[in-house]
Amino acid sequence: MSPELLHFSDEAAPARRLAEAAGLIARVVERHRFPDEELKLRMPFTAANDTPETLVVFRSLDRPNEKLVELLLVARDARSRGARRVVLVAPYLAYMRQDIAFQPGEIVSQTIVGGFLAELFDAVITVDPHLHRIERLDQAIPGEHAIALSGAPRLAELIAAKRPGALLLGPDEEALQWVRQAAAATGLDYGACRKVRHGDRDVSIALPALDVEGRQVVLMDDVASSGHTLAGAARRLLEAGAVSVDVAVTHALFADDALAVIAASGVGEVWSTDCIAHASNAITMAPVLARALQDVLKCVD
Ligand SMILES: O=P(O)(O)OC[C@H]1O[C@H](OP(=O)(O)OP(=O)(O)O)[C@H](O)[C@@H]1O
Repeated sequence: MSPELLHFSDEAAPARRLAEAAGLIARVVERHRFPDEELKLRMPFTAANDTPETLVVFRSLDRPNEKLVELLLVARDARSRGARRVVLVAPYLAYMRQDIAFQPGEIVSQTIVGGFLAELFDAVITVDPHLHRIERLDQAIPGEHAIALSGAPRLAELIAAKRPGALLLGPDEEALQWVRQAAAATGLDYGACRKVRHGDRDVSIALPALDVEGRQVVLMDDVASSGHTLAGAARRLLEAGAVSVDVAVTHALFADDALAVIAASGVGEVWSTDCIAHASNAITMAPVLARALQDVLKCVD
């Protein structure tokens, strides 16, 4: 039986785009949440021997606490039905930021959640995981098939079409890796701001030594969460004479009032990939994910 892709209805659009690009049948896992917040899941397999040997599970891990339980239930159930290979495509991967104990007693969730996913899945494919002090995803998710892709080339295509001639800026030095990739693909000028984080919603941004006056600027980052990083950078840029500031991010988390915070700073357009299903999605990662998935399906056994 050919591999199939399982997804949940709230992510039907990006999951189906991936299934189509990878040539897989997409099937929905039905989900009911009880008043006490327990979950009941129903697989699309009902008869004996109707479960493919290889299953791909699509679940992006924004709102991770509930979704990690879903993954536990789906992966274990798939194996009990006879699936031999279960692959996770999680375009956004959660719990990667706590990679050391910053204070004595803090739990290093990256290692624990990474180990949990490695036990459940034969391969994990994700996009721009937020790795700080480690370089490779397999240091967080042990195993041969922990694959980290980047959203930057797709965002570069989008930016080149929407703002040819723009200046690409990272709102902090960590974002230099993405603007550099995008600049290499498009030939656009690039640079990065410096950021000091004082709290979850409190950052200071300093502009690089570049002339931004009269420039259209596109801020690129891996993730927008509270929106304060992008808003802080946009305010500085507009004060310094940029004619417009737009935003392109891989992961559209946009917690709480983040979009309003960003808009209030003077940002024009907000574009994101469909790693996290969101109204700002402007470009799909499906072709990139599909290529990686096809390669993985040839290797996992
Ligand atoms: O929308 P926000 O709530 O501002 O969060 C988004 C920012 O957070 C992350 O970096 P972080 O500040 O963790 O930087 P670090 O990786 O250097 O700690 C990410 O790379 C963004 O720049």
